[in-house]
Amino acid sequence: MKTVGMQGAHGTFSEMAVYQYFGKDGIAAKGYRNFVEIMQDLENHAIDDAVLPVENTTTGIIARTYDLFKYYHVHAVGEVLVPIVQDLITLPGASLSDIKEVYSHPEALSQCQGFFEAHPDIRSVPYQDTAKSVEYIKACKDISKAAIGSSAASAYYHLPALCHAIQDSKTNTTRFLVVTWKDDIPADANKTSLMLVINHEPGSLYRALASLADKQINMVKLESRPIPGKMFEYLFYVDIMGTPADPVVKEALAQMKKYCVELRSFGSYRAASL
Ligand SMILES: O=C(O)C(=O)C[C@]1(C(=O)O)C=C[C@@H](O)C=C1
Repeated sequence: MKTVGMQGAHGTFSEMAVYQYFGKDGIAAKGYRNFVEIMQDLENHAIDDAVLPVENTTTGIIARTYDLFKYYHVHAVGEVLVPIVQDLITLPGASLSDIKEVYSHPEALSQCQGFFEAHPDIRSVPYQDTAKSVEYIKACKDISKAAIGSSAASAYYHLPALCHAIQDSKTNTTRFLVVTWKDDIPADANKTSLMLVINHEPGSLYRALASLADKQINMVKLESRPIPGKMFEYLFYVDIMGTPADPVVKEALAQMKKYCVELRSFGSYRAASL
């Protein structure tokens, strides 16, 4: 049996990501309340793998998870894209005019901003995860409380979805990385995630990225993040197609390193498609 860490309870989107990537056979999904505990358990080899949300097509980078790659020496070995459909789940018999508060995971709430703009009297309340939010409103037995979550959570808790697909974008999708403590590059890997801190000199970022362009390497993501404790200094997350197993990529990374204070790959994996 392989134990795979994920955020939250049964019925979350993270659980969907686990089963979408690994299938259900021989897999035990282990729910956690926070990502730091997942990373610690991975580093201690208490679990085999974990599946972490890193980016959403509506709201962008999920910095809480992405930034952990700075502190934990774990490796991304897979990627999975999960279409996210958010339902408004209520107690039986509730109508929209009864609802005063809607509970959900902060990411889920921000994927449904249009809903809250259209219903300014409804308050959004951040909660642990989408499935726990459904469990909570069921336990409250208060018709004015609703939750945002998956149809799987609505079915599991036997509560109706008053409104289906209330997320802002029809194509709302979350990208998850599959992470492990083993330092292996999967044989079919074709994408690499890098973290870089550049020298503070004119043109450093330009030259670092030119190292990729010069070798015709496709950069598919560039994200800048503040460095904690350093005022207005930034590190960059860069995703490229290719892996250091390819001599051309290896050469480009060696060139790139000349313009960096730090350059680290946090994993190579097979790029996912929907
Ligand atoms: O609360 C959940 O259902 C989760 O799996 C967490 C999470 C997230 O952290 O982004 C996962 C996917 C969706 O984007 C919304 C919430």
